[in-house]
Amino acid sequence: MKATPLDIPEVVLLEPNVFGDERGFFFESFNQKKFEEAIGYPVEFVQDNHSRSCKGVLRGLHYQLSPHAQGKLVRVARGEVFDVAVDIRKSSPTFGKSVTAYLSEENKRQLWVPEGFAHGFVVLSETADFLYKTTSFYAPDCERSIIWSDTDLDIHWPDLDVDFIVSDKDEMANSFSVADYFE
Ligand SMILES: Cc1cn([C@H]2C[C@H](O)[C@@H](COP(=O)(O)OP(=O)(O)O[C@H]3O[C@H](C)C(=O)[C@H](O)[C@H]3O)O2)c(=O)[nH]c1=O
Repeated sequence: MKATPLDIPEVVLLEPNVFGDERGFFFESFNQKKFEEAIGYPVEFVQDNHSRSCKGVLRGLHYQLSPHAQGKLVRVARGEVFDVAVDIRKSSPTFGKSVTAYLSEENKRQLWVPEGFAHGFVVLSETADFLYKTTSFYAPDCERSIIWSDTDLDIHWPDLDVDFIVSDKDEMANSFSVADYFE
């Protein structure tokens, strides 16, 4: 597996070894030992999630506060998404900065988004199946959102030929300037 730290190095792009033959392909979508070797520290996942969305759906930017902060290992089994992680650790030199990655059924790339980041994605394909592992259980009382279009974050979302589809919850999310941050 190839591991590439992004411009915010705590966020790591992972590219698994894919074995193709006349039948199709095989790859280890998760291997605890190889994952921990790639990021350099132990991680325990407790929940797997799967969401399916149509083109233009934007989910995020979400995170959970401590003690239920979530690290997320995200991937796309069908379609393609533009994935975004925003550093919301007040003490970080990259506080307020974001990194992005195109994750797809074709490139089979995964993104490790540690605790301390807000996360979201927009779907580029007609349909996308988004699968991810989290390091803490869902805790709705601790869940927070930052509006995807926040001008302070200046995320360069891709232009689509459809309008973004955003839940009411996400459309009414806080601006970055008043969000709850991590230390
Ligand atoms: C996240 C979650 C949701 N739910 C229930 C709550 C709602 O009844 C329903 C849809 O939840 P929501 O609209 O928050 O789903 P997403 O917008 O995909 O949320 C996710 O969006 C971005 C991409 C993230 O990074 C987070 O993992 C997560 O917040 O699933 C659960 O039962 N368990 C869960 O872990």
